[in-house]
Amino acid sequence: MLDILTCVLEILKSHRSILVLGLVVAVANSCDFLRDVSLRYLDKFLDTSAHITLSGRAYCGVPVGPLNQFCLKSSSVPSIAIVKQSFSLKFPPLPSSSSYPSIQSKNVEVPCGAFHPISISGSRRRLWCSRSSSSSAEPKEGHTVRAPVTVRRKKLAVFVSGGGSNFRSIHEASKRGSLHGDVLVLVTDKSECGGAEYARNNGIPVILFPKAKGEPNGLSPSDLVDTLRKFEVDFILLAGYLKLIPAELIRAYERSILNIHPSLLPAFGGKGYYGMKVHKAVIASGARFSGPTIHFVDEHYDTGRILAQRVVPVLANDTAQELAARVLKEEHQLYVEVVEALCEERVVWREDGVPLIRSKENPNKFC
Ligand SMILES: Nc1nc2c(c(=O)[nH]1)N[C@@H](CN(C=O)c1ccc(C(=O)N[C@@H](CCC(=O)O)C(=O)O)cc1)CN2
Ligand SMILES: NCC(=O)N[C@@H]1O[C@H](COP(=O)([O-])[O-])[C@@H](O)[C@H]1O
Repeated sequence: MLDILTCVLEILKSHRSILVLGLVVAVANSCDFLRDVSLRYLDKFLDTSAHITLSGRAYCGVPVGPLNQFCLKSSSVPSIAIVKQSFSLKFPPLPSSSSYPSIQSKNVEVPCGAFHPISISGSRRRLWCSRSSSSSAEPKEGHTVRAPVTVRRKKLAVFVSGGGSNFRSIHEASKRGSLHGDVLVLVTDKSECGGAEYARNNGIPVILFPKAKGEPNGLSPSDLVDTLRKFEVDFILLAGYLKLIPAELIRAYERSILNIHPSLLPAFGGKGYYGMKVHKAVIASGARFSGPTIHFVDEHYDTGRILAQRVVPVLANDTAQELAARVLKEEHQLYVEVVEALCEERVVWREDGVPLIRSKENPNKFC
């Protein structure tokens, strides 16, 4: 039976008969196993806009950009609109300095000059539009459901104290369109650090927090919370930030602050463990493996719930600098992947409080 269906689908593919293929799929839908085979073909076959009515059990696609994913639902939705489109996104010009939130503070550097709208021309991508739970139009049997579900683009704040290479990786991913979010503001305790310089060169406002000792002016934690709220920040990303995040900010951004640490927590974390100090401690311990950890931030250094890790070898003759470079390379990839998942709302929380990242390819799997 499978062979018959397979060769029928191959023939249909060659004749590009989408409607007949849809009927075949509809027939195949009656049997779970055959349906899966036909859908695999359908997924490969589609290269034009097409509305295929899949009878029987519903498939709910989750809009995640180029890769399609299914989550099987027993809902009564009898069909799904499969739409391919090329698109070019034009973001409205970033607010000019005059339209930035009215922040009366010397501690917020607002770049001068006009901002060019960010334009990201999307390649041909297949968007799976599934019926949003709130859609009023109840689909009638056999009718195509057209209910685009869009995940809102997220607003990000990045905190740095140093060179900002992780910040740059995240910002570049946002500009090339792989990351469904924008870095709207940079926060630093060192206004002349490399990360702050990069922000200024890219038109990103820089906020000084906390102020340096002895400086007269500075933002209080509640001022910082107010400022981030005015920017409508959704998530805060610590990337080499070396100050303790105050409890006010933790409370205001519950389960919304991430940090990247250059060791496999809980090992080699906590007060005093930052930068090269971490890598020196790893080498001195004789550990054979290290790697970056990304975790949610709580009131203490490096004790928040772990979201993602990568492993790298520690070689017998490694210097701290060599190990740091190996770990940093993984950090750049890992942080971008994690923030992409965060912006696509693929982070879920297990009932015991452990955060997980739902796979982009298969929503039933976790990374
Ligand atoms: N509330 C939290 N704040 C911060 C966290 C966190 O997990 N919870 N992570 C740190 C980043 N970090 C490790 O990933 C870290 C940074 C700094 C230190 C540290 O010991 N700092 C020194 C001061 C260093 C300096 O000012 O140059 C210290 O506090 O004595 C440990 C871990 C960011 N904030
Ligand atoms: N405990 C915090 C800590 O040590 N963070 C580490 O600081 C470096 C910042 O590099 P970057 O400024 O080039 O992103 C990164 O390696 C990060 O893991």
